[in-house]
Amino acid sequence: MKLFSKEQIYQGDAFTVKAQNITSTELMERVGIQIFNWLHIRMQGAQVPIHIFCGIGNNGGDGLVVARHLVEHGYNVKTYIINYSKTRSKDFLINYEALKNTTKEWPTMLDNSDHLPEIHPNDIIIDAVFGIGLNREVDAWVIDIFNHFRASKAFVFSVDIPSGLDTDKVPENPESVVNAGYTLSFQTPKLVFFLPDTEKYTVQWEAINIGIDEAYIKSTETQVELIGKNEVLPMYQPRGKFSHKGNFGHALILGGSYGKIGAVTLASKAALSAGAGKVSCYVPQCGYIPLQTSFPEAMVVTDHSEIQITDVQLDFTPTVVGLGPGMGTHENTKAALKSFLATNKSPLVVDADALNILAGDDSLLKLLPELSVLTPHPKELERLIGKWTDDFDKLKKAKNFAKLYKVILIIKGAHTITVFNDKLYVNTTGNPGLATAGSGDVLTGVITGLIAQGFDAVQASLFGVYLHGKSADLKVEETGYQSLIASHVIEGIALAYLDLFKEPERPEIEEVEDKK
Ligand SMILES: NC(=O)C1=CN([C@@H]2O[C@H](COP(=O)(O)OP(=O)(O)OC[C@H]3O[C@@H](n4cnc5c(N)ncnc54)[C@H](O)[C@@H]3O)[C@@H](O)[C@H]2O)[C@@H](O)CC1
Ligand SMILES: [K+]
Repeated sequence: MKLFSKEQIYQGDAFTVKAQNITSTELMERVGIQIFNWLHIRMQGAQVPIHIFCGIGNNGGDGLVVARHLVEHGYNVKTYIINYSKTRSKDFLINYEALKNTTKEWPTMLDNSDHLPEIHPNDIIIDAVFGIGLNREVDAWVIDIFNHFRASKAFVFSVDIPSGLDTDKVPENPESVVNAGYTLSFQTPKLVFFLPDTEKYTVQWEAINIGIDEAYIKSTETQVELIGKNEVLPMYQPRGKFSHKGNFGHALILGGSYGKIGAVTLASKAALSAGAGKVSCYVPQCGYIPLQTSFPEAMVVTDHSEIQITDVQLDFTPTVVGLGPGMGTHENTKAALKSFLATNKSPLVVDADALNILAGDDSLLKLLPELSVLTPHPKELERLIGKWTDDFDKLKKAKNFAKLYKVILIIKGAHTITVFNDKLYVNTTGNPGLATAGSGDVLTGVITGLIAQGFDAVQASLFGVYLHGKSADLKVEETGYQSLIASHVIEGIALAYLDLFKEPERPEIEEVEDKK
């Protein structure tokens, strides 16, 4: 799914109005009805007090449409206008009049935070104060109102985006942003819902289809894309009846050191489970027996050192190399890695200690073949791109790094983000169970296994990150977060593949029609 920037949302809005021959007021009505329906289906007429706080722009206008429909359906509604500016939007004014014609209980004007309404913990707050039009700091008295929301402990439902949150900045003062329990985002979610610094402003979110014109959605290139099942399914490569192991490549996992052979075992098992035709491991001699015993499907080639990689000698050209699991950063290993990179011609997936060896060494980074995949966790990323001030700064630095070295950078986290060619691909699978030793080795293996069987590096990255997270999502139902271990994630790859072809369940819902 494409994630539009703020500018693109405004353009999409204008495009839709023109292409569908409707007015902006009709579009706002359509949006308001969608939000109302969402609430009505869940509330079924319950008389819980609903406090709707509206700003004076179009986000406030949406709030007024919702208020009108709730009033018309007999809900217990109180509407307030947070009067932070005299410049009201046209559609705000139209809907302000429409609400006044619907109820005798006119909206309460709030010009300061002196006498704020009482809100009880079991009430509901609808937050339609600021939307994506936020363009300056929030006034202190409006922050007081947001603090009043928090103090009330009432459930907060935000329209489009938690008010006070920018679409492209991390807020300096967390109190200037509403803490939403649920956000209904228009058409697509916002990037800020996925970043560690800003995801906390909404506990849950959902995107509602407000009917932005299909032609606009199709033709507009975005800088951010959300990767879910719909995006990875077309990448799936079916297998022909007459295919044989030679069709799916020969992956090599290069790594391991004394005490860290498990990392290679995990990565190589994952590569084979993801569908590589053959897997070999290149490890120090201490890895020979454990690998041959615990993973008979793999072939093992050893370094002449007992305990670390010191010299890489291969008598075949691997289709792809997964580089770094458990490798350590010993000087001898660094030297071996350097001479390996100088002559290597195979595509690379680089992780763990190989990243630590590369970090800060421009001459080594330049030896990476184009489209190498790098899979750092946050500490490794910092060693590669330097410290960042906030998530947006991190993404900018990551893009610059990926461009400079022509690589694919996979920033691992709750929402893993793949950075390539100035674009961000945000993954939607995975859970906190993945915060466990070895899960990164499994990811390296999965991506290596995908490249081995013919996926291009970008697709292997996106598909691999998705499969890895999905596997954890399916396995965690048996294990719980605490007990999920990397070996479970390998087992789950099979389930994640099968899940690609499961039909989603469709809930049956009754909705109020948009008569326009
Ligand atoms: N295509 C879409 O996505 C649609 C969007 N609509 C709504 O329109 C919203 C955007 O509306 P607007 O552009 O009118 O802006 P907002 O309603 O988000 O912002 C309010 C206005 O306040 C001013 N302002 C910004 N920051 C301020 C601050 N800190 N203190 C005081 N005033 C401030 C701005 O000049 C802006 O016009 C969206 O978030 C959404 O809710 C819908 O009505 C229609 C369809
Ligand atoms: K809002």
